[in-house]
Amino acid sequence: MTTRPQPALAARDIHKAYGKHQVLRGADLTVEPGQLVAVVGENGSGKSTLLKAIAGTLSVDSGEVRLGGELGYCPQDPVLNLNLTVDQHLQYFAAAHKLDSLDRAGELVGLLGYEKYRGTAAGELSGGTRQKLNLTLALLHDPDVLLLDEPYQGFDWETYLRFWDLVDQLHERDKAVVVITHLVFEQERFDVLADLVEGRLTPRATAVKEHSNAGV
Ligand SMILES: Nc1ncnc2c1ncn2[C@@H]1O[C@H](COP(=O)(O)OP(=O)(O)OP(=O)(O)O)[C@@H](O)[C@H]1O
Repeated sequence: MTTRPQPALAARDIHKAYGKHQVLRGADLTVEPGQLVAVVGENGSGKSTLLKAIAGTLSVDSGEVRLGGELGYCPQDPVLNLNLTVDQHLQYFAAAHKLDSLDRAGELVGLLGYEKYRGTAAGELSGGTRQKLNLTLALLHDPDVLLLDEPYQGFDWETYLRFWDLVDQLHERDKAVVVITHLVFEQERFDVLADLVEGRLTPRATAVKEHSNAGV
C-alpha cells in the first residue's frame, strides 16, 4: 500500500451563512505542497469568506480545515496599528512568532522595495506600501501554507512583478500558495484555478500546467 503525503491544506465541506445568506455551501479545497492555486469567482461569491474560514478568523457553520504546516494569511484589508512604524510592526510580529532575527523581514522589505519607509508610521504610508507591509507580515515566519487575498492591490507594475518573483521563490521551495485573483491575464501563472460558484469550488487545471495534480 502506498501512503500519500499529507496535503498542505485540506478544507472539507465548509458551510457559512451570514444570517439567512448562505455563502459557502460545502466548499472543498485541497492544496499540495508546492502547488499554486487561484480562487476565482464573481464579486460577492464568497472568496474572502472562504479564506477567512480557512485562516480561522471567521467561525464556520460546519466543515473541517486541516493544515500540514504553519499558516500565513494576508487579509484583503491590512490589519495594522496606524501609530506603529514599519520596523515596529516587523519587531512585534517577529517576537510573536519567536523569530531569532529580522533577516527574513529585511529580505522581504528589500524585495518589495520599501526600505525607505521603515521608520514611517503605518498611518502615514500610502495604500500600496501598507499592502506591502501586510504581505511582509504574512510571510515573516516563512509559513508552509499561504493564503493571499488579492495581495497586490495598489501595487505599481514594478512591485507587482516583484510580487510574482516572490511567489515563484515560494513555489520552488514547496510552499502551498492560495491566491484570490480577479485578473484573467495572470491565470496561466497558477497550477490550478478553483472557481467559486454557488458556494462550492470546482477545479480547472490551467492550460500550461496540465501536468500538475489538480487537488481540489
Ligand atoms: N460580515 C458580513 N456580514 C454579512 N454579510 C457579509 C459579511 N461579509 C461578507 N458578506 C456577504 O457575503 C457575500 C460574500 O462576500 P465575500 O467578501 O466573501 O465575497 P468575495 O467573493 O470575496 O467578493 P469580492 O470579489 O467583491 O471581494 C457577499 O454577499 C457579502 O456581502
